[in-house]
Amino acid sequence: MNCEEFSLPLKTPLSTAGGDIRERRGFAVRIGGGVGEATPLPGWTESVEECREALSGIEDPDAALATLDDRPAARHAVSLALADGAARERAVPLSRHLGGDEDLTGTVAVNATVGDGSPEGSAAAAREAVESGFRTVKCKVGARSVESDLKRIRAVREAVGPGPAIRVDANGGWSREEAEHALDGLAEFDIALVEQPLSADDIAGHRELPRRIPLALDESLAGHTPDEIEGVADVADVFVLKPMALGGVDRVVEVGSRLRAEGVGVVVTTTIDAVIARTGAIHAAAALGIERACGLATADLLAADLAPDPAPVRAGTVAVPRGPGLGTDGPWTGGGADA
Ligand SMILES: O=C(O)CCC(=O)c1ccccc1C(=O)O
Ligand SMILES: [Mg+2]
Repeated sequence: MNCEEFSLPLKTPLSTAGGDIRERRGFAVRIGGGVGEATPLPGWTESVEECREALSGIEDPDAALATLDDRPAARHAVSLALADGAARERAVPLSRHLGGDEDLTGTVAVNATVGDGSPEGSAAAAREAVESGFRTVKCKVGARSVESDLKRIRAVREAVGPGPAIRVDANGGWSREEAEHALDGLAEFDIALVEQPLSADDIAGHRELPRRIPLALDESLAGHTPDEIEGVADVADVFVLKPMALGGVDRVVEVGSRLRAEGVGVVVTTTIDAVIARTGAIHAAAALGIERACGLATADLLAADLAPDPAPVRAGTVAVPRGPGLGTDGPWTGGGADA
């Protein structure tokens, strides 16, 4: 197993109710012919230091999968590298290796991600996204007062017109009272989804919220196993599945197919990952055959990346790479530095 540390700055920090994300540090991992990535995000996964330690202690990658439940980013890297290697060996795209139906896995719809900001700035970012073809725009909320978020979202709806879907993501920033006030006020803007209104551990509060606007859980799922997630399947309309926070694309496909079989909605999103993990998330979304827009349009938030993007966003859609495995090319393929 080969492990290389990286640090990638964002073009501009992504402001959320959970704080600003300024850079993404992580590890590109190679196991045999496959590549994986661990890009820990404090609050969602283990720390970078814990991740480094977990990765450096791995002797048998296959066996490690069963021991890394509390190190989801490290488990993500190992499971992705193993799955990529196996898919390359079978000469099938990772989406198909993960169980996807080849006929279903052509493209994945994605949403634009708009950070917290002024009403004018948010409206301009949303309009620009819609002009470039996005049909769904997700706006961060909960970093300022409910009243000022309502002003922002009004400005966003006015800027994009009635057609595009608008989601809001509070990243757990609201109290129960604030959430009820916000949900009341948002009703007039035809909001498609409200993501994680309350703190991660407040499952009871989420269960009691009015569901006038469909509800999604995100932070509440981080670090939890498929069984644990299935245990709260009644709490929300949509589950946000982040491969990095759930321990890998295998876990996401497992829990995602179980939830979908129960009639629960799912989306797959990144934690603003580098190209390896982002492409893995695209394959996971494709394997699940998700039609809802997924939060995978995050490459443009990064000022640099590890390798060329095999699945760039075009008009709110990504084409799933059709080559073997992830379909990424980088220093790890074809005679790179340590190949
Ligand atoms: O879902 C998206 O649009 C992009 C991903 C995103 O918003 C995000 C990125 C990093 C950490 C947390 C989150 C989140 O969904 O809360
Ligand atoms: Mg979220």
